[in-house]
Amino acid sequence: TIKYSNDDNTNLNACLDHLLRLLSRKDKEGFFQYPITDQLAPGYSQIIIRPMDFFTMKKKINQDEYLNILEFRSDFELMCDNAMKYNRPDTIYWQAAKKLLTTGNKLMNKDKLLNFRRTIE
Ligand SMILES: COc1ccc(C(=O)NC2CCC2)cc1-c1cc(C(C)=O)n2cccnc12
Repeated sequence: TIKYSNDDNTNLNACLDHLLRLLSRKDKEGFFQYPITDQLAPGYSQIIIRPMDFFTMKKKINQDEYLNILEFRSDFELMCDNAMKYNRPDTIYWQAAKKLLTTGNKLMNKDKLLNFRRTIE
């Protein structure tokens, strides 16, 4: 028997994989590739309630946990906001997050996405 996967997810997941690769490539130092441990960042788990990283986002794509690009985008923004909350502005992590967020905003411009969503509805 042929297994028909839910086509929407296939298209959406292909698109999210593409966005993830483009964003992940910007993180050359690997600061956003994996969950941050308290060993790496003292007290991190007390300060950041909802941690997020590219590896977790990749898992969520594979488990069809994103219904649309906006949900993916909010996890990306959460990841950057966490870094700009835990780290001070004069750190390499804060500055890397700021730059990454700019790239993400260009790729996933909110207005464009909302208009796009209107066109396919
Ligand atoms: C997966 O997270 C990481 C992985 C590797 C490194 C790393 O290579 N740090 C070396 C560069 C100067 C020490 C840093 C981090 C890291 C990311 C972050 C973020 C994103 O807040 N962070 C904050 C405090 C201390 N370390 C980190």
